[in-house]
This record gives sequence, C-alpha cells and structure tokens, in this order.
Amino acid sequence: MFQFKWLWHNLKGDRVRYIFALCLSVAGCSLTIINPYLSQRIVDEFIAGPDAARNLADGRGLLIALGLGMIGFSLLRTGLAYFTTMLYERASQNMLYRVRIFLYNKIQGQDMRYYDRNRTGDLMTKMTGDLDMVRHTLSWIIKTIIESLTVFLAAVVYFFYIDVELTLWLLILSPPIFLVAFIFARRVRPMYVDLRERLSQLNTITQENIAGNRVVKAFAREEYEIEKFTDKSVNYSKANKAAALVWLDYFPYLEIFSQGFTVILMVAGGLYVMDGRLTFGEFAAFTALIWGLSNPMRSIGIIINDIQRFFASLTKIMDVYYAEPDIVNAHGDRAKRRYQGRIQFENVSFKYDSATVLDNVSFIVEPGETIAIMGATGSGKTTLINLIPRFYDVTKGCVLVDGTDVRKLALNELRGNIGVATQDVLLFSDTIDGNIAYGDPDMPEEDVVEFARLAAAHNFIEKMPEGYDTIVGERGVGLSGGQKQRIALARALAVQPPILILDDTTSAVDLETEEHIQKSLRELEFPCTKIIIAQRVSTTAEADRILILDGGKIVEEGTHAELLKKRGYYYDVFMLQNEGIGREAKVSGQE
Ligand SMILES: Nc1ncnc2c1ncn2[C@@H]1O[C@H](COP(=O)(O)OP(=O)(O)OP(=O)(O)O)[C@@H](O)[C@H]1O
Repeated sequence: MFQFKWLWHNLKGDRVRYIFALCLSVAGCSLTIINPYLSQRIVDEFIAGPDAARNLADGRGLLIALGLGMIGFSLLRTGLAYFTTMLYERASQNMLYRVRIFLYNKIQGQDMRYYDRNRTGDLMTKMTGDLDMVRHTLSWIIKTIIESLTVFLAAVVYFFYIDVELTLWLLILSPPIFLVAFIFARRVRPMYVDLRERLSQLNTITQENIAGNRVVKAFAREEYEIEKFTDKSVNYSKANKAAALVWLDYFPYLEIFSQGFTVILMVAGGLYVMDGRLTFGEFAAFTALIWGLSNPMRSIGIIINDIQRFFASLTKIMDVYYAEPDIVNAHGDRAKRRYQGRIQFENVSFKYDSATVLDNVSFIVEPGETIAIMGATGSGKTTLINLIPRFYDVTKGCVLVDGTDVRKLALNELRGNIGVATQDVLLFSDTIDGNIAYGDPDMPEEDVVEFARLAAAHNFIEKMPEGYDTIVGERGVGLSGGQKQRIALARALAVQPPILILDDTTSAVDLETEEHIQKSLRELEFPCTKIIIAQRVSTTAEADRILILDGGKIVEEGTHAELLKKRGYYYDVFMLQNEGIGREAKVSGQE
C-alpha cells in the first residue's frame, strides 16, 4: 500500500532500528505462550495430575524451577517491551524530525500561487497534528498491530498444539469479528477525512483571528468572532463525537464476540475436561492465553480508528510533500553576479485565474533610472512588480533583466539582485538590527545604522529604550505604520541591490520624512534601478519616468511635466492632491 511505502521510504536512516524493534516485538510477544505452558506443567504435574502428590514430594526442584521460570520470563518480557518501546520512539521521532524539515523546506520553496491557494491554519495543522499522527502510527499503531497479530498467532499455534478441535471451535468467532471490523472501517473512514477538514477550518479561524485581532477589536466584532469560532468548534466537536459514536454501533458485537471466546472455552473446554480429552493443566493453559485471542479483537476498533486518522492526515501531508512549485530554480545555485539593473517588459500579459490583470504591457527601465508607477487601486501595479523577481510568471510575453528572460536566470541570483519593500510590511520577531540585516546577517552595526539613516528610521530607533536591540514583530514593541515602513525600506536598502522595488513604501510617512527618504534614494552610493509604486505626486514627481496603469494597461507614460501637460489621469491626481484651483493657476503658469 502506497501509504506504508511512503512510511518505509521516510524511515531511511532508522530502518534497521525500526525493523529490529519489530523483530523484538515479535520475539517478546511470542514469549507470551511460555508462561501458560509453564503453568500448564505446574497444574498437571504438581496440582491436578495423577502423580501430583508424588511429584510434589520428590520433584520440588522442578516446581521451583518452573516458578522461577515464570518470574524470569515475565521480567524478560517487561525488559524487552521497555527496550522495544524506546526503539520505536527513537525511530519515529527521528522520522518526524526529518519529514518536518523536508516539509518546511517544501513550503519555503513554494511560489506565491501556492500561498494564494493554501490557508495558513491548514498548513500549520499539517506541520503539527498531521505529522504527529504519522509518528503515532509508527510508534504505536504498527507496533500494536504486529504485537496483536503475534500474540494471536502464538496463541493459535499453541492451542493447536494442545487440541485442534477446541481451537477450531474458538476460531469460529474470528470471521464474524473481521467482518464487523471491515464494515466499521469502511463506515468510519470518510468521517475522519471530514473531521480532519473541520480541524483545519478551526485552526484557520483561530490563526486568522489572532493575526487580525486589531481589526476585530477596531470593529468591536469580538462577539461575532467568538460566535464564528464557537460554530466551527461545535462543528468539529460534533464530527468527533459522531466518529466516536459510530464505534459504539459496532462495539457491542465485537465485545460479545470477544466474550464468546471465554464462553466457548468454558463450555467446550469444560466438556473436553470431563471427557478426559483435556487435562486440567491444558485447560488452565487455554484459560491463561485466551486473552491472546480476545484482546486483539477488542482493540481492533481503536486500531481502525487510528488507521483512518492516519490515512486522513497522511493524505494532507502528501499534498505538501509532493507539491512542486511552478516557478523553480532551473539553474542551480550559482555564485551570484551583480546585475546592471536593466529591466524590460515585452508585451507582458498576466492572469491569476481567468481575468486578465496585465494586458500587453511593454516598457524599458535603463540601469540607474527611477520609474514611478501609479494607477487606481486594482489596476495591476503590485502584480506588475511581482513579475520581476518571478513571484509569478508571465502568462504571455516576457520580462527581461539585463537582456535575459527572468525565467532563464538562476532564481537565487535574480532575487538576490532585487531589494523589495512590499505593501504589507512584515517584520520578524527579532531585534530591529536583526530585521534590517535580514538579507545579510553578518552586516556590521555601523552599516545597519547607515541604512536606517537613509530610510529616515535612525532617529526614532535611537529613541527606543533598547535602540537597535529592541525586539519588534509579533511579540515585540508596537510600531506605527510609518515606522514599520521605514524599517522595511532600510531592510531592502541594506542588501544594496542593483534593482530596488518599493511598493507604496512611504504611504504612511509624513511629507517631511518622505522628502528625506527621496533624497537618500537619489544619493545612494551604489548603482540602483528603482521602481516605485506610489499614490502621491510628491513621491512620483522626481522620477525619471512615470507609468500610469489602468485596467492592466499602460495608459500614460512620461515625466512629471509631460504627464501634467497631457491632462489625463496623472493631471487629475495632481489636481486632487494639490486641492485645485490655486495650484492649477501655478501649473498653468509653469506650462
Ligand atoms: N493573488 C491574487 N489572486 C487572484 N487575483 C489577484 C491576486 N492579487 C491580485 N489580484 C487581482 O489582480 C488585480 C490587480 O491587483 P494588484 O494588487 O496588482 O493591484 P494594485 O494596482 O497593486 O492595487 P493596490 O493599489 O490596491 O495595491 C485586482 O483585481 C486583484 O483583485
């Protein structure tokens, strides 16, 4: 079966340990027949046999040896069980560790489309609960199956050895038990698939709620969110109960059949003893080992439940395990070259799903130029810049950097040459210093300060109680939107990229600070092509060229002065932002 093949594949490195553990399990469980055998001899030879009195008088040594043997084998079994459990735990924990790292790498290597499609809560469930279910399968389910089977077979073999007919009477119960178990397994499986989906929904809601707590509070929607969570929680709990209750439909049958073993033994075994066909000792051995038949049947329900959970979890893990990103690094990790920074869009069109977001866009940015991109919300600005570092690939046309199609460049080299400050600023739970030096952790502190200065962040960082060592991000101090943007800008600048992409990075800073940032950007000490998405004319005014996007097409292109003359979208934005008439006179005067 594919799932078990997968487990075997991922056990690489621990296979010997695991097989050894399985062998010890088999050996340990086979020993279960020893004590019933010894007790059979004690009963027959020293208690109920015809020569019992004589043996008790003459053969005490044997009795003591048999007694000690029973104690010895019990201790040996306990020791083996301890050692075996340790082996299972080590093998399964090692596998869990390896698969978790592998999955984490897989997730890291996925492209943006993957993150568009997969919910964070679901991915988190895969990385935690689902993986732990796989570990549980290795360390408990398989172990239990092997041990139950061994005990069952050992008991059957031993019973056959004592009395074939009585054993066959007992085994009559096995087919109906397996039939009931099979029907139960088929019924419960879809329930666990559904249960797993509900758990993922619950985790997604929890994650979104914690991450978006501020929005919830701002809109005073706590009650609504609690209701939503309770709803999902009740959903999950109901599904859990339903799955558990299904077991109760089958449990009585299995319990009755399991009890049936003892009843058959008592009736048939008792008759055989009375007939003299079975000795008391043999009957005692049957009684001592009958649990070897009934217990596996009793635990069949738990095993089936766990196996179904395992299948449901593994299917989810497979989604990540075998997911391949569309955008791959086809050229391996090369020693990085520094690019000139020439960017060319050649008849680029792009669709996320069906709707065209960029339509036949063409433009060129020469090395060192600064291009501003403006346009209404949803016009495709972010999409356009996402094509340069290949966060997405074009649907038609091509994007060239230094004359080469980005799809032909080594991905790490391409992205290593681009500094990006995105619209949604994410700072990691780390010091400010660590956040700014994210792209180059060995960066000297003076450089970190220098880039913070360029991004107009130094002054406010300095005023913080711990300065650059202040922890920010999720568990750190709160920063204003503008402060976060400036740290993100410093982080993008710190890699000294030949291509710098800023997506609305100064939207939350005041005009004076923005002025400072623009001056810094103009005077960068390294050659740099800049693409700046902005809504403010104050940001775009000094760009070498401004592109206006509308509905995914470039509808205006030119310098600030040229676009004002055109009296199109840019002019309207300018007028709006400069509050009309008084300034219009000034513009007209400039013409
Ligand atoms: N990940 C995505 N999946 C599907 N559609 C998307 C995705 N991202 C953006 N879109 C759609 O593509 C269009 C362009 O979005 P984009 O973010 O590029 O616009 P924008 O000009 O940057 O807008 P804004 O100024 O609001 O940031 C929008 O209609 C948006 O709904």
